[in-house]
Amino acid sequence: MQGAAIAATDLACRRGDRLLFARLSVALGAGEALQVVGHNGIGKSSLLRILAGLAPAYAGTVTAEGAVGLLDERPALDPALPLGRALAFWRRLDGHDGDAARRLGLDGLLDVPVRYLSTGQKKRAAFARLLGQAAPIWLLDEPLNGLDGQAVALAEALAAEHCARGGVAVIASHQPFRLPGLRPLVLAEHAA
Ligand SMILES: Nc1ncnc2c1ncn2[C@@H]1O[C@H](COP(=O)(O)OP(=O)(O)OP(=O)(O)O)[C@@H](O)[C@H]1O
Repeated sequence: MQGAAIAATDLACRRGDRLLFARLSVALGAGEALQVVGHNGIGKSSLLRILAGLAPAYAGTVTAEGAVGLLDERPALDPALPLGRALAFWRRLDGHDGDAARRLGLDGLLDVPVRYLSTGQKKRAAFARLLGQAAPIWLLDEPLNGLDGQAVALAEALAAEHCARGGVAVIASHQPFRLPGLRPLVLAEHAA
């Protein structure tokens, strides 16, 4: 994952008729991680979607070296399919084998349709998909929501392993996220 990086320069975000934040510049290189913090509605998810290239910036630029993997409340797993087949769909496209489902403790749930999974199980499944994607840049939107204590520790360990391999992580979370070297980005300091 050498060379993974993401940078935003002079970014501004407008939603509807409201300017949420402006003059936001940040740069992350290989192995670095950022926790975006701020109150409900300040624009954390919006920032991650702009970084992912899924929403336009009102001003400024984003440059990324390496593919982006976004984990949010909407895992791209077909709700009608059993979890094993939903993950296999992506495994074929991503071209990675690996044991992501086992790592996430999902082995006993592979026959269960995605729509029947609990909140925490869906989040674990989203992490399994993220691991399979092997993207150097992780954008994690509330990654700990719905996870029990053991799964929180696992999510933190996965992020630490990702950064230790030279990956980059941007984490939007209201909860503390234990990750060595994690820097804060206080969105209120960029409020427009
Ligand atoms: N497509 C949209 N059109 C108009 N307004 C939007 C759109 N998407 C989000 N917003 C508004 O933008 C603001 C920021 O939303 P966002 O989801 O980025 O906040 P957040 O900081 O992630 O909040 P939370 O902590 O509750 O998850 C909110 O007021 C929201 O209603």
